[in-house]
Amino acid sequence: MSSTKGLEGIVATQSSISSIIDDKLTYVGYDIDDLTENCSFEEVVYLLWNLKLPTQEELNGFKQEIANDMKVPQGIIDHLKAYDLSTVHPMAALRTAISMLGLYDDEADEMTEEANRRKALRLQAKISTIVTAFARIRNGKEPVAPKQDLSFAGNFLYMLKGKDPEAIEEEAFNKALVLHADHELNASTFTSRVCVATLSDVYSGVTAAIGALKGPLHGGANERVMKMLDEIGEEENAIPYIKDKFANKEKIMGMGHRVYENGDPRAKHLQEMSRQLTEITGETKWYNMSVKIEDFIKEEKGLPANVDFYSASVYHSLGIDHDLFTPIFAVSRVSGWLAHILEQYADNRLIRPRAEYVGPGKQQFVPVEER
Ligand SMILES: CC(=O)SCCNC(=O)CCNC(=O)[C@H](O)C(C)(C)COP(=O)(O)OP(=O)(O)OC[C@H]1O[C@@H](n2cnc3c(N)ncnc32)[C@H](O)[C@@H]1OP(=O)(O)O
Ligand SMILES: O=C([O-])CC(=O)C(=O)O
Repeated sequence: MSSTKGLEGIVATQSSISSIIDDKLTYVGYDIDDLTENCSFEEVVYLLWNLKLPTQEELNGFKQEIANDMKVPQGIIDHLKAYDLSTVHPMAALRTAISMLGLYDDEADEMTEEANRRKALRLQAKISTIVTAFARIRNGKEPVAPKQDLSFAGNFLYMLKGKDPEAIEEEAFNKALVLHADHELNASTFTSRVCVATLSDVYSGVTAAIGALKGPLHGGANERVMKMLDEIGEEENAIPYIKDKFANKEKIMGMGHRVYENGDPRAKHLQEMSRQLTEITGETKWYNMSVKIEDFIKEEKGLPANVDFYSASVYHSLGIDHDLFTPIFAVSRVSGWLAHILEQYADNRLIRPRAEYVGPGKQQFVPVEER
C-alpha cells in the first residue's frame, strides 16, 4: 500500500457542480468568464444549488428569499459584543458564529433534503450579516441591518460601511463573489464533504470548511498577499523582496496552484479589476507591484498567480480591512460548500481513505512499572 502526499491527482468523488479541465473552470458546464461578466452572485448560487440557471422569475424569488433570511439572531450579535475582539481573527469569529447559528436553528439536525435546502439558504443569507457585524462591532459601531432592495454584493458593502456602495464597487465585489463561489474539490470543500459524509449536519460541514479555508495555503493567502505588498511598500522594492524570500526558501502567497499548470482563469478578471480600482483610488502602485511580482515568479519558477493574488489589491481598493479578505472568501465559497454538501447527502458514502503505515514494526509490550 503506497500513499500520494497531499492526495495530489487522486480523484476522490464524482461531482456535477464545477470542473477544472485543461486549466478551464466551469460551473455546471458554464465558462467562468461568461458567468463573471454576466451574472449576479445570486444567479450563480442558484446555478450551483439547482444545476441550472434560473429564469428571471425564479431569480427574483430566490433573491427575495435570501433578502428575507439575512437577519441574524440577536444572541449571536450579543455574543460578538461580549468579547474583546481586538485580538480575535475574523475567521475564528466566523467559525464560532456559524457553529452557533446551528444552536438557533430548530431544523439543525433535520436531515430531509427540503430541510437541508432551507438551512443552506439561511446560511448563505446570514453569513454576510455576521462578517459585517463583526467588522463593525470591533470598531465600536452598531451592526447595520441589510436593505431589501440591494443585491447580495451591494448589501455586504452597505452593511460593512453603512452607506450605499458606488456602482463600480458593487460590480467589482459581485464579480469577486462569482469568481470565488466554487472550485471543485479544493481543501475546504473536501473538508465539508468528509464531515457531512458521516451524516453529520450542515452547520458542522460549513464550520469544518471555514476552519480549512482559514489556513494560509488556502483562503488565508489573500490577507497575506496584502501584508506582503504592504511590506514591499514601493514598486522598486518588489523584486529584491521576492529574491530575498526565495533565498530563505519562503513561499510567495497568492502564487502557485495544485491543479492549474498554466494559470488560474480567475486571476485575469481580478487583475483587471485591480487595475481599474487602483486607478480610481490613485494607488496604482499596488497593481504595478503585483504585476511585477507575478511576471518575475512566472519567469523564475514557472508559477502562475492564483485567485488570492489580485483579490488582495481589489479588496484593499474597496477600502476593506485586510483581515476581512478571507471571511469574504467564505461569504462566497459557502455557496459552493453548500452545493457540495447537498450533493454528498444525495448519494452518500462514508469518506474514509487509508494511511500507509510507516511507524515502528512489531514491538514487545512492557508494562508501565517496568519501563
Ligand atoms: C484559493 C486557494 O486556495 S489558491 C492557493 C492559495 N495558497 C497560496 O497562495 C499559498 C502559496 N502557494 C502554495 O503554497 C502552493 O503553491 C499551493 C499550496 C497553492 C499548492 O501546493 P502544492 O501543489 O502542494 O505544491 P508544493 O507546495 O508541493 O510546491 C511544489 C514546488 O513549488 C514551490 N512552490 C509552490 N508554490 C510556491 C510559492 N507560492 N512560492 C514559492 N515556491 C512555491 C514549492 O516550494 C515546491 O518547490 P520544491 O519542489 O523545490 O520543493
Ligand atoms: O482548488 C484549490 O485547491 C484552491 C482554490 O483555488 C480554491 O479553492 O478556489
